[in-house]
Amino acid sequence: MERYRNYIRPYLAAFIAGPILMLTEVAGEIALPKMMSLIINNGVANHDVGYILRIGAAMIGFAMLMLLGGVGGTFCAAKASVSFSADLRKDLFHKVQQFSFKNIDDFSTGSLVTRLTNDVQQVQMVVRMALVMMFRAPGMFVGALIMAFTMNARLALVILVVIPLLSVGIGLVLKTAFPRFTVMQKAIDQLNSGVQEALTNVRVIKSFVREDFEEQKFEENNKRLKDMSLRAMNVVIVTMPMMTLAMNVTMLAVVWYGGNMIIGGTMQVGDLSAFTTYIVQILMSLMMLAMIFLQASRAMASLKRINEVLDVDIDLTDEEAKQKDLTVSRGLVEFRNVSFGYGKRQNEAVLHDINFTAKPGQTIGIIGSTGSGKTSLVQLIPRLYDVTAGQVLVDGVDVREYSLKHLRDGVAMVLQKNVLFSGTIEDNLRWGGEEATREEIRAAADSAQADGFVTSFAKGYDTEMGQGGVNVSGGQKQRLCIARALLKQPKILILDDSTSAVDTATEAKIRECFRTTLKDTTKFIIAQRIGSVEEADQILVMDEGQIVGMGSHRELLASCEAYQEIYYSQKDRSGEVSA
Ligand SMILES: Nc1ncnc2c1ncn2[C@@H]1O[C@H](COP(=O)(O)OP(=O)(O)OP(=O)(O)O)[C@@H](O)[C@H]1O
Repeated sequence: MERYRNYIRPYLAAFIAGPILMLTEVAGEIALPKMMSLIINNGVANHDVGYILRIGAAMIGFAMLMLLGGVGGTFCAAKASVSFSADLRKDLFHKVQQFSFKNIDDFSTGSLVTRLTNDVQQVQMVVRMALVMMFRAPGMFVGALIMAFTMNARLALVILVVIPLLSVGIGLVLKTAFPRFTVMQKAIDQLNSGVQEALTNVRVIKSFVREDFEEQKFEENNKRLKDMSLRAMNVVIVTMPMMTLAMNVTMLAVVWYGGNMIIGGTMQVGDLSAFTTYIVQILMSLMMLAMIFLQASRAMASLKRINEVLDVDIDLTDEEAKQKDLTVSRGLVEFRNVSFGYGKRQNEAVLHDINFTAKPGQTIGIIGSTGSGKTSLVQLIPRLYDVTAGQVLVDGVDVREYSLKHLRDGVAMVLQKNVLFSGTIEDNLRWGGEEATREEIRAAADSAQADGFVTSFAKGYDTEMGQGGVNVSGGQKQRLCIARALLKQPKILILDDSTSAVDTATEAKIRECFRTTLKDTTKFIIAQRIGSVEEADQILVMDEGQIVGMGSHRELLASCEAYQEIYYSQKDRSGEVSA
């Protein structure tokens, strides 16, 4: 709860003023029935118009006070709750941005979206309800109870029978509601994850004609959410009629006994009318409390899910880094006895005892069967993941000693799954260098063989990209992503299978440009085609998480069985590789 104080503190005035202003409504609600009874008992019974007008004017005064207090209180409650949730959402988003790749692996995107939107919304609602009702409901309860007992203690005893019964009922409702709301939020998660995946990959779905399958999957998730919502709502549904029944039975009892008292001359008509209003108020206040608790039980389920995100231990930080001011200056990369495993599968290492050195300016080709650990290996250089054992050193310093910013500023990585963002091509390229001039942007695009096709677009570098870069081809997207990485002017450049969609002639031109313009940059090129790496200074051949061959193309061809296998299988197919 400590952390939530920070969300209250900036809006403390609204948090305090809201409930206090609502007390004016309580004052009015308690005073008005009494005044009404005075009008009936004294004004009407004695035909005293002056008295009726005086009390009536006071009643109007109270009503105006209630209006002002109600509007002010509700406004403060809305302002406080909306601001509270906006700040909470901001911190949640900030936390997610700090997540390491491993942390991200632990949550589905859909679940994070639900937590940032729907769960925060639930908390916002309970905060608003609480501010409006936290003083009002108990105030009305106590005030009306006192008034009822002072007016007629014997008759008020009826309510003492009803309150414990209702309290037990409300308790049971809440006990049942909490687990059901938790399950319901999980069902929302599932639905959101499914929708998010289906929408992001709509093109693949269409090309495989899997719309029916996706619709069925959606239908299942949707039905589950419907069922779980109904299961949770059933609890809410019984609450209101249960309370209304209790109220009606109580009223009947009060009118029955009260009526007898009037007939017996021990009670005035006006008092019975006020009394029934107080009884309604007592039960209404209990209903309000029940509603707050019900919403609170839903919000607690959401709060738990929000806390799961806020409490995540960011497992990859640079807090312990001893050389935070150090920047990558040469691009020397060394792997010393490196082993690595993903998240929960730490003991199932996907990399075993990796040792090699890449000298500044060298080109290192990495080749191997799919799943052999190529991506896992290069991800350790910019610390997207941390090694399980051993050390990765850049310029002779363990990567964990650098600040993440300086390390990643020095390393540019073009991921296997290339992503562009909505905005112009220039906006996208500027990710690599915010201050870059148009000339520098064009030079980087030129090296990546992208300038040609970009300038052929009517709007050139000002062409708007669709979300994810949908309006360029796969190969064009890859080239733009390479250009974006080049603009960083990195000391280490990693291309993870990032020319797979580029034709071999263009790819050769890109490699040629690298040779001339990136002489001092250490380049790691993961590729499926031997042709993409054969000119590399050093080629690492990976198999089942191990380096099974290391050397130049000629050396490997002479000595490495795994390399020979890849070489001859590709040669047989295309004849494009050369010895
Ligand atoms: N985020 C992840 N969480 C858990 N396991 C993973 C993750 N990413 C990869 N793996 C596993 O690690 C192993 C190595 O995967 P990696 O992506 O490094 O292989 P790769 O050689 O790059 O494959 P490809 O050529 O298909 O891209 C595989 O067994 C894969 O299942």
